[in-house]
Amino acid sequence: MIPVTLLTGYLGSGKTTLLNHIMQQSTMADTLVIINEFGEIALDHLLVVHSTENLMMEMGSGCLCCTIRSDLVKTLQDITWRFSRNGERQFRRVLIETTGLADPAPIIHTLMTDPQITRYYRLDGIVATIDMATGNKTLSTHNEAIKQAAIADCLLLTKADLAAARDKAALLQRLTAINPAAPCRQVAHGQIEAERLLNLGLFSTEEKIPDVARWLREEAYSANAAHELSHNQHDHELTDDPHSHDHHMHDINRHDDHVRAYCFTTDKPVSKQIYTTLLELLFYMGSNILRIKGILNIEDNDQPMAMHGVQHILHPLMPLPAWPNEDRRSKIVFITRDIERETVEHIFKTITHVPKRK
Ligand SMILES: Nc1nc2c(ncn2[C@@H]2O[C@H](COP(=O)(O)OP(=O)(O)OP(=O)(O)O)[C@@H](O)[C@H]2O)c(=O)[nH]1
Repeated sequence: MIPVTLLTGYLGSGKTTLLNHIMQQSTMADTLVIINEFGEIALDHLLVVHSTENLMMEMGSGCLCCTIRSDLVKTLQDITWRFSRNGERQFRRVLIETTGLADPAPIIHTLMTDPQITRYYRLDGIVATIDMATGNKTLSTHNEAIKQAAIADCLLLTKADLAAARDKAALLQRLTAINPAAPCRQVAHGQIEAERLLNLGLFSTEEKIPDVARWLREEAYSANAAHELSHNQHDHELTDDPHSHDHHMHDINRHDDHVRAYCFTTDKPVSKQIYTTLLELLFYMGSNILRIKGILNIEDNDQPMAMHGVQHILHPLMPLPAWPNEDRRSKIVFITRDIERETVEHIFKTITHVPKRK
């Protein structure tokens, strides 16, 4: 059975940073990484450096509530032959980074119960990253974040350097109430030994199986109810087959009427000035900006820069070792709540001065 580790955690909480660290370690050399992103253009797989380059796979997601299960089943089936050479599988372990917006329950339910998956894979453990700087607010406003924290076997507390002592204490208290059993570890800039995240083994101990499974089933029912409700609201067409890929148009921006994802690109190198401008804009848009991330071609700079904004916090630009491919365009993804595309496009034009819609 191939062990599967699920890495979850709200938008911008440090999953990719963590992945980047652990994937450099020899323990992870034979791990296949699957990255599931929400948005028009997935960027995370460009930002992770795997020691074995060919063991990365991007799993696009359409409407999260509807397609994630079938996408997962298909991906896990595909990789067994796609990543085989001379009849031999090239990986011994799988790590799935879920999109920060995902409710992990349906994913875990699928991993634990889908007969096509359970023949070959076993859930090894669930790791959740929690941003200490924004965690309290995120838990108060986003249900998915609570579910991510509640279901994890291990909680990784990131960005302690950006959080005030009082907020950290309050967050810890809250997390202990949500998930008293999970160990909480502070992780600075993703630095942790990969061993600590593997073989969590909770799902192999007899007495834990029924509890977790029962909880998951309950979740799955409520996920289904929400799913049906959202479909009715949107007048989507449904078939009876829950694994069908075609049961409705995969419009990513309809999974939640409030959340929108946009990606804009520009050919021309951008100036560093965009940072100051973005800071000002973030101040005005406040908590309705959930996430900004991008890969930037900065003027007079050979290295690409990764750009990260998480709610109201804009992180310093991060140089990447090299461009991942021939494409040298700057790309910025915005995930927003209750902000229309035109507004975001205007922001993009303002910060790049070279409007070019993808
Ligand atoms: N100051 C500080 N920044 C951190 C730390 N960990 C991660 N970051 C920064 O937080 C930003 C977002 O981190 P990511 O790893 O991209 O977060 P993510 O969870 O993968 O984001 P999504 O894919 O959007 O869900 C980046 O700028 C990281 O450099 C930390 O411990 N301290």
